Amino acid sequence: MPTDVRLGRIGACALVCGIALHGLHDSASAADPVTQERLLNPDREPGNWLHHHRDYASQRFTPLNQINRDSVKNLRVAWTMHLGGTEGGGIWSHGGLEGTPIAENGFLYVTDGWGSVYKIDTRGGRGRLVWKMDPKTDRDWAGAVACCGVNNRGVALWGEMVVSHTLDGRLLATNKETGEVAWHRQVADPEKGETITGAPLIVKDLVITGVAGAEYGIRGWIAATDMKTQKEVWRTHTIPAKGEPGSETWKDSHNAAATGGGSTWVTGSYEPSTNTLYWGVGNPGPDWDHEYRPGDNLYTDSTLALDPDTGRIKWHFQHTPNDPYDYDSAAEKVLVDLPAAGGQAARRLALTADRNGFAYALDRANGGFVWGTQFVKRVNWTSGLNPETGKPNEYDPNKAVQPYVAASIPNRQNAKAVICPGNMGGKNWPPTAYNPALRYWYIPVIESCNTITNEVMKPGESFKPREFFTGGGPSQHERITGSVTTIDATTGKIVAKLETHFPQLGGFLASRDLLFGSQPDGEVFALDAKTLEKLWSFHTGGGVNAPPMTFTVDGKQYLAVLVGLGGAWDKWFIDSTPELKTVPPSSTLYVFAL
Ligand SMILES: O=C(O)c1cc(C(=O)O)c2c(n1)C(=O)C(=O)c1cc(C(=O)O)[nH]c1-2
Ligand SMILES: [Ca+2]
Repeated sequence: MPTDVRLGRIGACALVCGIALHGLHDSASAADPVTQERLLNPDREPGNWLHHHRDYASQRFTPLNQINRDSVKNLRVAWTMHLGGTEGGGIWSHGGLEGTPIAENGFLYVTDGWGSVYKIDTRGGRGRLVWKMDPKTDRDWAGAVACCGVNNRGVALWGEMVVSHTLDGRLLATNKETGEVAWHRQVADPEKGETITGAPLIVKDLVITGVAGAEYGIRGWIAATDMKTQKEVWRTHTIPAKGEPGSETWKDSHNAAATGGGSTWVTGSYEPSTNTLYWGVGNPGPDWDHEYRPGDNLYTDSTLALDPDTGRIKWHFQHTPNDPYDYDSAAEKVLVDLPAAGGQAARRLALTADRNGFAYALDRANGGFVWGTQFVKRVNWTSGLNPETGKPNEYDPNKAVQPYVAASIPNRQNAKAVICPGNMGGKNWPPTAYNPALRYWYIPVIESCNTITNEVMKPGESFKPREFFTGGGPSQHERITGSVTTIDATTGKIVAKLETHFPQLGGFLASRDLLFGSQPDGEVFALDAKTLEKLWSFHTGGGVNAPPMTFTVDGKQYLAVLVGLGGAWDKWFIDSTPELKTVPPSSTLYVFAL
């Protein structure tokens, strides 16, 4: 780290840090650098929220319990703050908010869709902006190659830096005290259709970055940058190069792998005991013309386990081989340890709720299939998962083009097909949450079917840099709704379901006896952790498209959620939820307290 940056921090600390110590009740002090030790032990400072998914296991569970089953009825707005980021750019008329705030010692760090970072002082029962870092994102350049909205899902903390991404492909390190950008690095290249929407993940001194762009014919990757040297340490492509293991699953003769997708746009998980990174991989490209890319198309639609020091892939599990539906497997991986019980050995699971409508438990040791459960009401593309392998029943490893249920496949013989789940999937990026005492895993569900029209992609002709390379497109022929679905991780069985009027586009936060979530019409709610009975609800007046989180300051627990409907819904799926057409674009942080 350059010395001038350190001096800047100390200078600012004279003004700010003395006061900061005042409001503390957590074990860390305001000026504490965020070390690997702290990132490994989030429960030592339960009033903070240091990781995108709160902990490395991505459980989004808080031990805080002032807001509980009895007190939640008294939850009300404590304060709000209007942020920016609603400008349009490229193919987008406005930005939205999908971020999870990070909380450290009374300060929140939040992003808007264009990657501006806001440091907010929350002491004293209200919010005050300390600084705003505007990265001056090239809105048209990036917004022209963002498939699914002006999205930025939040920051990470490392040392005395706030680490963030921008849609136009940069990684930035901003001085936490001053808001000055210490350095930045171009990691993704919008010239190739690459953007970044996911929050960074810090592992030791590395920051891990995932890429978006599978709808633009990118060749996906995950990259690690050393925060100390500012240099790239590794970049693992999710589509193997010719001759590498997995390259044999691209069986065409026109190099479909070069434009084969495999984005990595949702933040993954980390397991310290085995030094393993778990990360999801998005759809193959072109999305809806799978005859263009015969073969299983590894590692698209897969869960990967990687060595965070080298980027080496330890194992993979592919959910939808030769996918004709756009069923990205980008979603977060929830790491859950189950003790031996009922004749069953102890299990180390990675849970993931896939867009294809099935929730999976994988064995973290080797990627083995443990259980799979259909969590949406309607699945029409397969008759189910093979209980031994976890592959769709129709999957035939000897076939280059997969024969899933014929009527569901948009292809060259069947240009229009109805698919269930629709291409947004049974669950998209909004995160699940897990209650470790109940062993309940909560999935924010989209209950949908939609219509896909195939367009034949021609080798050497159809692919054009920075243009959609999707092999067709979706339309909405019916209403889309949602549900909150609870799965018992020990059995894989659904134990509760609350149907919601709208699809679940925000994601969840679990506490000991509550589950917090939202609806895109503006409602924020708290449910009973066991029964999903609605115990509290508030209408924010703007569309909610982001997960709630919680923190404490001055000994008091707060619930925070960003409000501002953005993402993919507006452009691609709004016809299925006509009421949402009149939800105004907004950009507000809501903070609730008892
Ligand atoms: O494959 C990709 O690169 C990619 C990226 C993103 C994104 O970065 O937001 C989305 C998708 N795919 C996608 O398929 C999708 O349905 C989607 C919804 C959203 C959203 O924020 O609402 N993003 C994305
Ligand atoms: Ca995608």
